[in-house]
Amino acid sequence: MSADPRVSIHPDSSVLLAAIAARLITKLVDTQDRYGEATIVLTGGTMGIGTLRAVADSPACRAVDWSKVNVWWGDERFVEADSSDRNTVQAEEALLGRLPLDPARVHRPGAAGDFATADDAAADYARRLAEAASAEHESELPGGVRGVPRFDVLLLGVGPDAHVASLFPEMAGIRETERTVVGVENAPKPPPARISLTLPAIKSADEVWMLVAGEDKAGAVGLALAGAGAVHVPAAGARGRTRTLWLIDAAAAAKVPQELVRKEPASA
Ligand SMILES: O=C(O)[C@H](O)[C@@H](O)[C@H](O)[C@H](O)COP(=O)(O)O
Repeated sequence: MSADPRVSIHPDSSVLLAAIAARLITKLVDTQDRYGEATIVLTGGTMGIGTLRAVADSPACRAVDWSKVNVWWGDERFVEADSSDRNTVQAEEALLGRLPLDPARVHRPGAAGDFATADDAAADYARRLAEAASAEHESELPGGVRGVPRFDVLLLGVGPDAHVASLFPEMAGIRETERTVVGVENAPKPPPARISLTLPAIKSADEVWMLVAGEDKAGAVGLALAGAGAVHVPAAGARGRTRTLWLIDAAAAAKVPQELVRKEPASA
C-alpha cells in the first residue's frame, strides 16, 4: 500500500523552505522519540540543498539529536569525491558539516575514482543498504521489496521533465523493478553519470516528501498529481507508505487539480 498524495501550498519558495525545515525538524524529533533514532534520505538540487540550509538556519535545529540520525542519499552525481557537483559535498556545506553526526551513520554513495563505473558504485551502495536492512522491517514492506533499511522520511526534488532522484522519464532506471539502486549514464540533466535509488526503494519509505518551487515545474507537478504513469512522469510514481506529501509553492501549484488543493476554512 502507498499513501495518496496530499498537497500543501505556500506563497513563495522562501516561505516554503522555512516550512519544510520546520516540518523536517519536527519529524526527526518525533521519530527519535518513538524509535530512539531517525533515518532521512536526502536529495540534490535547489530545493534539496535549500532545505538543508533552512534547517541550519532554524534555531530549532539543535532540538534534534543529530548523533542518532542515519543519513542516506536518494541519488548522487557520479563524479570525483571532492567535486562541488556532488550532492553529498553540497549537503556537507549546507548543513551536515555543522552537525555532530555519527560518521558511521552517514552513508555516502561511492564516487568516480573509487569506482570504475556508475553501475559499480550503484552495486556497492545497494550492498550497504542491504547490510543496514533488518528482517523485521522488511517483513512489513509490501510487494517483496528487500535490501533497504527503514527510511522515515525521503526527500525528493522534481525536475521540469518530472524526474525524481536520478530517475528520468522513459529511461531504464524508472523501469527497474528488482534492484534498489541503479547506475545511470546519459542523464539529460548534467552531470550525465549518476547513481539513483529505484522506484521500489523510494516507495519503501515511510514518508515521501516532494519539494517543488517555480513556475517551470507547474506542468510536471500537474501531470504527476493528475495520476500520469510513472515511466513518462517519474514524480507520479514516488509515494510513501504512510504519507506522500507535496510541499510546493504557488507558482509550482498553478496546474494542480483543484480537488487536491486544500481549501482554507471560510472566515466567520
Ligand atoms: O541530483 C540531482 O540533480 C537531484 O537529486 C534531482 O533529482 C533534483 O532534486 C531535481 O532535479 C530538482 O532539482 P531542483 O530543486 O534544483 O529543481
